[in-house]
Amino acid sequence: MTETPSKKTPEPMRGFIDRLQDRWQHADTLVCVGLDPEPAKFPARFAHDPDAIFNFCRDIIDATAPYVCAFKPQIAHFAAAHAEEALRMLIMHIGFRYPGIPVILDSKRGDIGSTAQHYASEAFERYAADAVTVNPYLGRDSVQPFLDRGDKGVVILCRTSNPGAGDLQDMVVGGRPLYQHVAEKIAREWNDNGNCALVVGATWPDQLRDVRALVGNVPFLVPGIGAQGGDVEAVVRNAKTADGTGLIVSSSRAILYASNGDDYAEAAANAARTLRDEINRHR
Ligand SMILES: O=c1ccn([C@@H]2O[C@H](COP(=O)(O)O)[C@@H](O)[C@H]2O)c(=O)[nH]1
Repeated sequence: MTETPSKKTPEPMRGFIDRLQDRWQHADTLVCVGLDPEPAKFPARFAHDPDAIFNFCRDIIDATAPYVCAFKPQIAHFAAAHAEEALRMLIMHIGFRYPGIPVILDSKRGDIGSTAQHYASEAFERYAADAVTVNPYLGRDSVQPFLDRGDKGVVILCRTSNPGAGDLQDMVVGGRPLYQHVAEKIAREWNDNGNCALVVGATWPDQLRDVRALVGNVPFLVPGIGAQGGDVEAVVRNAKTADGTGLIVSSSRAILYASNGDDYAEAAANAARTLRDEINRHR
């Protein structure tokens, strides 16, 4: 008997937010390890390694993968060192070895629509990232090429972690700070494809609480834990969703450079596991 070809409808592609939720649930972690390579901080064994950035980051990825819900390479750290190819290969490495772990390319892009299309293509085609950070200052048309990629995540700056965050983001417009307008606009008007997330810094627990109250379950990328001194308990208490998730809590230097000895990978794994456990105690 000849078999008739299967007419099964293909599985719908699982988008960034679905994959993130799977990882939160199945790996029980909200930790994101930031990949911010700084060769001057690498252990001595990398001093004469022409592929130091790739090799160091790959070791960190392999050591910390069990404890993370996402990896977040920061593009400037690679571009400044002419290491874009290392970045591309690292994202490929994560895709092959850890297909359940999404990659957020931290490039904070923002430009007029015709240029933004190329930034979207840079993130999603050149680097094959699952999500990208975007600056909303130019308005919706500048973010549209990213929003249109329903399978990919668009992680939009809302209330950043740095000391000067409030200079513009807290300016009062129509009786409320600008970052609250940004949060609401994204959650209510820009999130048609359900692929948006917001950057809200760990260093601002009150603002984390305010934004969570405005946007329901929209995921937050929360940098500022570790080297910037954010309080883990306050972050989780103020910003988790009702089911104890909703957060991508990112730490770079405190994990990457936990040791500059030969135990760097083990020390990074310990730091990531300790952060995971601390977060989970407060969920
Ligand atoms: O508001 C923001 C947005 C992005 N970042 C980025 O996150 C990491 C933080 O590094 P740490 O070593 O954990 O402090 C870095 O890549 C920043 O560019 C941020 O810090 N704050």
